[in-house]
Amino acid sequence: MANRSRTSTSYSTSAPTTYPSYTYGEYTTTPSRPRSRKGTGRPSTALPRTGASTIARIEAEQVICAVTESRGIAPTVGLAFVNLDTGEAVLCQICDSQTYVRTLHKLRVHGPSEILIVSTASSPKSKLFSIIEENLEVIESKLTLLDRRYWAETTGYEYIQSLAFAEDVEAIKISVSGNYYAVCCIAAVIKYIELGLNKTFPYHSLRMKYEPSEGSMLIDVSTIHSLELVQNLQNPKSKDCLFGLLNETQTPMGSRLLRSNILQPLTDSETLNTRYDALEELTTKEEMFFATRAALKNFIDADRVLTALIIIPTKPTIHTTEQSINQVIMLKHFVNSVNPVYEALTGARSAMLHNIRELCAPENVRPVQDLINNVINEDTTFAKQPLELRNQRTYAVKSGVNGLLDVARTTYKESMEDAYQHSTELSQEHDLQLELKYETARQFYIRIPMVELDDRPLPPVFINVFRKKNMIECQTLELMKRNQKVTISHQEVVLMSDEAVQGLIEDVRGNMSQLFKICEAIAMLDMIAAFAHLVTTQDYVRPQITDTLAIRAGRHPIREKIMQHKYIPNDVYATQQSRFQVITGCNMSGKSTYIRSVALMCIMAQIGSFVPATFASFPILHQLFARLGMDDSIETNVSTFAAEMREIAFILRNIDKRSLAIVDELGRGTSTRDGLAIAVAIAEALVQSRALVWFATHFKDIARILAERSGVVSLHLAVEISNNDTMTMLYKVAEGAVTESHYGLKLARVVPLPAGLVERASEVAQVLERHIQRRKKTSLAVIKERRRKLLLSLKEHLVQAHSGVMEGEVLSAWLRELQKEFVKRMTAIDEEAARADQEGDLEEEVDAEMGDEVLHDGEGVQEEPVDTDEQSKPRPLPVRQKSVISISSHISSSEYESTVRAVSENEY
Ligand SMILES: Nc1ncnc2c1ncn2[C@@H]1O[C@H](COP(=O)(O)OP(=O)(O)OP(=O)(O)O)[C@@H](O)[C@H]1O
Repeated sequence: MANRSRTSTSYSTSAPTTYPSYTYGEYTTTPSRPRSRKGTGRPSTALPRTGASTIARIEAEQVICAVTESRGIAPTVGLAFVNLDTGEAVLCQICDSQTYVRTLHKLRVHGPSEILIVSTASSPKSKLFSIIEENLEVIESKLTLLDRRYWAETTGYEYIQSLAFAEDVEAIKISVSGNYYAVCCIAAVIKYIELGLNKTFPYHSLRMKYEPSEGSMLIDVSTIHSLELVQNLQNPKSKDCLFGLLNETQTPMGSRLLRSNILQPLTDSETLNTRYDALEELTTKEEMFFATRAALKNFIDADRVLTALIIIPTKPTIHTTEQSINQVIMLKHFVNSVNPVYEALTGARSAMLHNIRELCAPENVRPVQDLINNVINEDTTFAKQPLELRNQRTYAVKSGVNGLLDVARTTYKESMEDAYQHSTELSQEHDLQLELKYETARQFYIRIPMVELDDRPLPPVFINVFRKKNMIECQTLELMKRNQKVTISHQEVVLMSDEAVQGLIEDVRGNMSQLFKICEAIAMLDMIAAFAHLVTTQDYVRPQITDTLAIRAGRHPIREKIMQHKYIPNDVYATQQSRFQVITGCNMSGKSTYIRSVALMCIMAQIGSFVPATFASFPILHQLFARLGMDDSIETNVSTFAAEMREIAFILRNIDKRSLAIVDELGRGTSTRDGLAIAVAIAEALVQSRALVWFATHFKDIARILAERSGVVSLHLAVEISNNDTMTMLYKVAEGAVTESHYGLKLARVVPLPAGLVERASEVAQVLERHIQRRKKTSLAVIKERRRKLLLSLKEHLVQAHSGVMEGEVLSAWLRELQKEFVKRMTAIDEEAARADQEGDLEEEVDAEMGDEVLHDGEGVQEEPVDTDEQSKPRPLPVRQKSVISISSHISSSEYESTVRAVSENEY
């Protein structure tokens, strides 16, 4: 038998530790420190003490932190820190592993002087509680329990609304949307500060920010959604998303790890290179790869099993007792599955595979195996079928542990035989081929194929009858009685096994840290092996981590898999000198696919996967933003423009030179001219941010307007237009902006629109173009008319002066005034002319492409009144010449000269 020296949980101290537990009005200020864990002899999850002071901790700063976690298997941890000395509040939410590495790292970075944790986490101790407790000395903090009612999401949002700097409120709300645990934490911290420390904050006084977990790339919720990282937008059940593509994992732990990596790619190049090395080794050593995949196939959800083993039920029931035996059987299955992994990785050279092999070494598993073998029968195995699992449960604990156990087992065996006997008798009595089946809810029941009855009615002994396809399922009263007997005898066995099982679980808890480490190693191996599977089936390449983003023949990982036709690969190249890439091109030419592929490949590279290209090099990115078309979201279409602007505001607030952004069709949710203006302004801000940006747009002017800016390059997706005006998409990126015009109409021809519709659209486009030309001329004609009038007025004044009574100084002063006034008014007209000329050029281009808006505005049918003579004989105007120089072209030179001469002669 195993040593039965019991500790309450693997993370508890031998003497109970007391922490202040606070509810309204009960605050004290002297919480006691937990006892040191030295000498417990158990593996520790404590942080190394080297450099024990926290990274950012400044002596005497009072930083209050609240921490809470999800109840799931892969813990999601929410944290909020409020620095009472600097007025800074930081919220974060982390997808962590069972060892809570990221949470501990975050705690170290912010160095809270006090950590608040929900009081229910202390009894029974949650794993997070125990780990924090274990690391308190390193973090140099004290632990305080806080009643659950203070962790309220609505209160959190109210605090953000009222306490964050007014201009930050919206951005924070976007950042924390979906981060429930972080919001609850800020509620708890501030409530505690208010009620426990008797301090309140004035409105909008806190520097609040949302901080992604260090060491990982920030991908906000909207980017996760629009890039289809974990879910397909059209069909949430489809596997056509990045997670669906990469999820070739074979264990639930591997799959979970992959998901959390996709949501938080790494930013540490060293770790990434370690993963690449491991992946390369697995892809080049075929035997090792297949052996590893075969070994991983056997694993059950060890995260779940281990987590269940550390939770002590407060009210044990027969069900929880049964579950405990199941968990022990599953634990046995888990530890026995580890050795094949160790064997499969024999000869591993890369650091990661080597370390995983070391962790899976027999000496690490044997202590637990020994404990299990002391209590559990050697031939007990995990079974998925409920009847088989019940049998395994019944015979799990070794004979001799409890004398009565064997008696109870004999009763169980006999009642099982009774049930089978009953079924045999029924079969003979009614001349029917019966099948005795079992399921947890109904227990034993009978299944009879319909053909057996051969139009006979079912004998009345069969009750609870229902038909399932071509089978009849039923029971008999006798069978139900025998079921009852089996259940009672099984429960007796379970209860008698319980003491031995609980003893075993307590002993195993002492090895939990090691078991979790092995579990994490298996998850990592599974994820890498899944990547290796993709590398062997698809044509992927190992990326390099450099300062340059360069991809040769890159592909969209999901599109290339699901497309009917061949995917055309493209190159990508971006440095600081070409950081902002304007991508133009016809509709359906592949702009979105191209920019999306860049973002997806970056994520793949930063989770340690190879990428779909023939060569790839990536800089480490710390933030990734995607502002993509919202066409698929009914909800956001309610106000596309507002949603678009909110997203862009968030991006502009956070983007920096370590970020990558892809922006698609910005400014389409408002009028063409405003959309263009906004798109240009946003593009300029993005250029300034120094981030790597791909900006796909139909506004060709953006490329023209930004052409001279340093760091901007213009690319387009090429198309081929044949003689009969049909377009062929080449899906190839080429230099410069797109040159084709009216591509929308050309493309519309190949779409099955109602007859005559495209022809009508072409006519409208021609009318619009003529109108634009005319409008340009029209506005210039109006200006010309105003010039003419001004000159005529000048002439009139000069003639009056010539024949008038003014002379000498008076006339001279009057003439100077007249000249000043004339120059002023003519300059104003000239400037207006220049403006009209420029706008005409811009409108011509924009309107030619976005003709629909002109139609909607109704401008296409209105014309300004113009002098018909002028209209019939338009003359080119020297609009860019300045002021009086243009006089000569409006009145005849002889007329002007004679007038001026007359005045001058009189004057001089
Ligand atoms: N590189 C490629 N190779 C092969 N087919 C491609 C490629 N890129 C895109 N396609 C195909 O072209 C279709 C349209 O691509 P995409 O949506 O990227 O075009 P777009 O230029 O963004 O269109 P729009 O401007 O109308 O939004 C895709 O659904 C895909 O089938």
